[in-house]
Amino acid sequence: MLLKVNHVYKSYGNKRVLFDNNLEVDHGEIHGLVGKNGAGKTTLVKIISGVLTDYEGDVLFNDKNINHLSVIERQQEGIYVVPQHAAIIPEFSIAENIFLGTWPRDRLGQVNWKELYENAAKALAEYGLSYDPAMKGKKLSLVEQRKLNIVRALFSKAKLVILDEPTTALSAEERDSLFDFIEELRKEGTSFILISHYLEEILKLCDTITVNRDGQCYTGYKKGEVDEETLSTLIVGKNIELSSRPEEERMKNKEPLLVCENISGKGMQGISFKAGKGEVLGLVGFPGSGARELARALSGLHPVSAGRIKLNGSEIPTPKNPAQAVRQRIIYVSYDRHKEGVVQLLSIKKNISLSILESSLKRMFGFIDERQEDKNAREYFEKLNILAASVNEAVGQLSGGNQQKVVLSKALSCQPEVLILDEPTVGIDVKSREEILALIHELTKVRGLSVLYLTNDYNELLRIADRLLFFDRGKVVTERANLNLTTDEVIRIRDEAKEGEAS
Ligand SMILES: Nc1ncnc2c1ncn2[C@@H]1O[C@H](COP(=O)(O)OP(=O)(O)OP(=O)(O)O)[C@@H](O)[C@H]1O
Repeated sequence: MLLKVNHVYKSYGNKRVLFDNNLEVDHGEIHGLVGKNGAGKTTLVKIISGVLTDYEGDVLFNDKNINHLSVIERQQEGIYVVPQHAAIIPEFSIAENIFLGTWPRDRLGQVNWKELYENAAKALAEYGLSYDPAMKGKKLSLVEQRKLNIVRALFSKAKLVILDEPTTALSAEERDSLFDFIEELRKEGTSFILISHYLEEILKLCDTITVNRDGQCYTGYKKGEVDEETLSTLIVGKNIELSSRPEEERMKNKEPLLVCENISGKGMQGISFKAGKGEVLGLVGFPGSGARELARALSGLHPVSAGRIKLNGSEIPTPKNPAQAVRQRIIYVSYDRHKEGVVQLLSIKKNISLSILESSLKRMFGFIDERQEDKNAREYFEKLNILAASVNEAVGQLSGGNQQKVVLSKALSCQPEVLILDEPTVGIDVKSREEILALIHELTKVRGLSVLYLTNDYNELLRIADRLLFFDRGKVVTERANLNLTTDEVIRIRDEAKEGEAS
């Protein structure tokens, strides 16, 4: 065995987070680590990588006890974590990024650029990547950046690479390309631990799976031994039913709530569409197709040069910033919660009330209605099942998925009429995802809000959307009612629309 975790326990203060965790990873193995939000996956990874050292139990690597080693020393042994938001320095070249911190130097201490670029070219060729070493990091797509981070790990002599939700925000094609890359590296003997909430990819790629539930590890499930349903049950601890929006709801005739006419701007060319009251509209397209640009433009995050927006029959000004969009009750939930979602140091309550401090919570002389603030936060805390001791806990102390639930709570507490969800279930476990889809269904049915839904997970999209708009080159190229559609058909329509546009 390459890695052995033996009887590991961990507490944060009085809160016991991991109980008697055991896990083994073999040489050349891809090991899946799955579990509900807050189950303890990240904590276990932090223990393996040495970020946390105050734990009980033992971590052995290549039969050597490494409890006393720091992060850097464990990296030198060959343990390397590629976090979800893996750092690429955008203004640095690919070569500079690969050898970050270890650029070759001459006798005078000057960087030896020739050697740096030659080494980078060799490294890229060795791992079958055809990037130009001199190209700036910012030119790489998300999947290319993730591959580059793995190459960087391997060049630091990694034997075990831990990937934390590596496929977040990638398209199906990009996921496959990343998996092929991982498979190739595994054949050469590298081991991987893969954390993901996408059970389909875990089942496809991993040789062994460990389920972390309520801080305990249930380990050793071999490829082919479990299917998606069993795995969901193991994660949640009970059966979980995947629901879909009822057909009669999808087919209902809905009066228009949001009408956009000829919206143009950077990456958008005359986009027109209507979204009905209580309708969930799926936006489908490759990056740069105009779908995300439109979502952000309606939220005041992307410039609009022309076009008209009507809400409830009246024309409204195109929002120039998110605050104006919030006042118009158009609320956007970003796919990037770190940059545009939560303030880590603030409590759950303060995060939820951030966007309504100036409106529904404001009282005379600028005071904040604290009772209302508390009540509002508790309502969403309970509705979205946020796992924390109370609404006063700092968001930075929550697991990733629970932070995402805070982002959604913040959006919902603005009482949106139009809710724009951009990859809203990023990092969210199988059970919570069901709860969120059910909540969206309820909000549209009861409150009648319009939802624009962007995701690369077409399976999820087909379970919630009433209608799909397909985007390419800044335009809506076609639309389909969600009647008997499959994910393969969505991909086919998307690709045909793209080819049709190109010709
Ligand atoms: N710094 C911290 N202080 C206090 N509690 C923490 C801290 N970090 C994590 N926790 C708690 O430990 C528990 C496990 O969190 P962890 O981040 O390991 O979960 P996870 O399985 O990675 O979840 P997710 O899928 O949502 O990322 C959670 O209850 C979380 O709130």
